[in-house]
Amino acid sequence: MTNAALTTENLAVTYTGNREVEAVKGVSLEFPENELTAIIGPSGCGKSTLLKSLNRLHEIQPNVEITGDVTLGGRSVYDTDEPVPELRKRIGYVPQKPTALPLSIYENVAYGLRIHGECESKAELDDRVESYLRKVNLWEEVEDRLDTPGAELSTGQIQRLCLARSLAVEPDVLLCDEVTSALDPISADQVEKTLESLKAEYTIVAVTHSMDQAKRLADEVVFLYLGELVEANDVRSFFENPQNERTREFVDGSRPVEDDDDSNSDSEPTTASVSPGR
Ligand SMILES: Nc1ncnc2c1ncn2[C@@H]1O[C@H](COP(=O)(O)OP(=O)(O)OP(=O)(O)O)[C@@H](O)[C@H]1O
Repeated sequence: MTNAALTTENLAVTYTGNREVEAVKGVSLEFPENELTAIIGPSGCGKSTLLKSLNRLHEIQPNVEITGDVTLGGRSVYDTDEPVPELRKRIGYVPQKPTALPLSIYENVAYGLRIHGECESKAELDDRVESYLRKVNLWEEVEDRLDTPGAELSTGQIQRLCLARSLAVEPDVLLCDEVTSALDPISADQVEKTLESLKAEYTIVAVTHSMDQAKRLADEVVFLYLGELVEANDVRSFFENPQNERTREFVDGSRPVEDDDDSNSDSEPTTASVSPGR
């Protein structure tokens, strides 16, 4: 049985701007350690909002209210004195759009290590940079041009560079927000392979629009609909034996859920108590 690295407890997120939107409604989940949990669901169902609330990234926007809690290793990430930048070191975030810092390939990875004072010598820094570039399967492609700007890499290589940059501050958890959706199929495949290998060391939570990708990569799958948790289960059970009618319809494509705005549907969502793999 796996341990739960990260949990949400009755987590609710509401945007309170001109139009009030309950983007995430009372979601309780466990994200098991060293596994990849995919969050899927139709556009606008709250996937990114849920992901960003896991390391308080939604707080960079105004007019957002949150209730409930998120815990990492049993400790609240909200009810804590820990500075948010420290929290975000432990729970890293990789965005959809690959963006290199305006620095060399080397410095893109060394950046986090330098600002957190992680390395005592240049030799140690070199070793760490190489090890993270190896972890994301990029080292052999860039070892002879570490001083060139990161922005000169291909989009797929930049996405792997972003992953290396996230790893450089030694997170426990990686949050991946549709990290392959801006990539061509070959680059997407390379990033998928990288995520596959990173699962051994990191707890990964990945939002994806691709059910095929969730099938290939995920250990656990979470399905959201209109901000509610409908179903969460291990990947095999989720796709082969969905428990909820709405999941079944989403998985087999028998009903275009994007077009369905009827929140009074007969299909009751399974709420807070469902956890992946339980
Ligand atoms: N900053 C914001 N202010 C107000 N409403 C927002 C904001 N960000 C998101 N929303 C709304 O919250 C709901 C959930 O959005 P979110 O981006 O989390 O969904 P999503 O499932 O990730 O969508 P997509 O798959 O299209 O990226 C949507 O109704 C969206 O319009």
